[in-house]
Amino acid sequence: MSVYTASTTAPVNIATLKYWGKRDKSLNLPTNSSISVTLSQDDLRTLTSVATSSSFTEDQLWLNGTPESLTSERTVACLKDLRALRTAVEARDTSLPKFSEWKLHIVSENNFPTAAGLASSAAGFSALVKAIAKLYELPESMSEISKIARKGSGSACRSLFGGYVAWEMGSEVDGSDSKAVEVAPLEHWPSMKAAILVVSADKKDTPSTSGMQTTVATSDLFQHRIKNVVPTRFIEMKETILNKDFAKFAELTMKDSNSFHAVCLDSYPPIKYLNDTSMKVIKLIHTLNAAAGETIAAYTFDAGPNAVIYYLEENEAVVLGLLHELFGGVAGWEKVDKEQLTLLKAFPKEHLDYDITKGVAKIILTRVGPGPQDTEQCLINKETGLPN
Ligand SMILES: Nc1ncnc2c1ncn2[C@@H]1O[C@H](COP(=O)(O)OP(=O)(O)OP(=O)(O)O)[C@@H](O)[C@H]1O
Ligand SMILES: C[C@@](O)(CCOP(=O)(O)OP(=O)(O)O)CC(=O)O
Repeated sequence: MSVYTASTTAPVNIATLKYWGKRDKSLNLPTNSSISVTLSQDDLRTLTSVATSSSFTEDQLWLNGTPESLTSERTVACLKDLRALRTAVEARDTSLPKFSEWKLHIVSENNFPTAAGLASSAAGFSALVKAIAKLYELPESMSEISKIARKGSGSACRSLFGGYVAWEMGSEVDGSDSKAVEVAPLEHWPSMKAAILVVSADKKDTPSTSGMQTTVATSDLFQHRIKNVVPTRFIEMKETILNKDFAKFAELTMKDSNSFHAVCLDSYPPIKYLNDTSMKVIKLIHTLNAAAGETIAAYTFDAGPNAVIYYLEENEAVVLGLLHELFGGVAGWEKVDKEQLTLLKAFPKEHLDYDITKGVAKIILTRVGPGPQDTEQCLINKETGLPN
């Protein structure tokens, strides 16, 4: 039997202007445009291999070594769109094998915890869609492909690009203009770094999908956010990226994280993702910026208590100096030259709240990174079509 395979890696992205709210649930169409930074795959990545063969009897997915259902509405929608595009390719060249009619085997591995508030669904769906697009030799642009990933998980559309990415909400009812676009490539502003404080927490109680539904249906503040706040912020944040204006970028990022969590709390019943440790991290970063006399670090939080702190490489010594003082005991510092770290002299020692230390389980130190990458590494046995 002939087994055809393709593999790709894909990154995580962390929004600096948050997607929160859908205007169409089944198509994953958002109520506002959003912006994100794609993170390096050296630290967080999904590797996905796909295979097709006329002898396969059903679509199958193995995630981190375990068979998973492929029957969710979202995955079904992605596979349907990809097969439709492949059908068009086959119609143009009738000599091609009829992959569009054959079943798929998908094998995927995340090199970081799945479903733990680290955006695995974004990396996972972008990898899945990109790998199949590669297998099917689809000619569509990355923005076109991003519309399919969007149906898997909204934020996944942004993981199809590296660097700085916007998801334009679009206005069409069929979602044909709701897609990811590059704001600036990684090379434009390569000095952006990110420290992820993985906050010890139980599994989050409100998944993003249902959380946003509650917010859209019940929060008055949300209407203000999508009508009066985000549209201007979207334009301003793109400008700060193009101008490499970190202070302004950081301010907008922090304000948007706060705005997102405010509309969550304004939902009825309220949704609370931040915990005491998250709030202490917020205070810490504001104290650091005040002590530095300029904004050198920005916090942002998704639908959970983990903090992502963006900063520029040139300020690494003092940003990580502070984080190391408080969280030096947790895993994740292996790559760092501790000799280079320093606590800012102006940082008020009475604000060093060592109580915060126990709330953090580990730190992930990473940076802005590229989009999905082709790889020769294949998780599927080319003879059997099954996971290696
Ligand atoms: N590599 C992958 N391939 C296919 N699907 C994946 C992959 N990784 C994750 N997923 C899907 O995403 C789901 C996890 O999404 P979920 O939103 O619960 O967590 P998360 O994205 O890690 O966290 P958060 O959305 O809070 O940042 C998994 O149950 C699985 O369905
Ligand atoms: C807070 C967020 O991380 C929400 C992400 O939501 P998802 O993309 O996970 O939601 P679905 O479209 O329902 O799958 C903000 C963001 O990434 O922009």
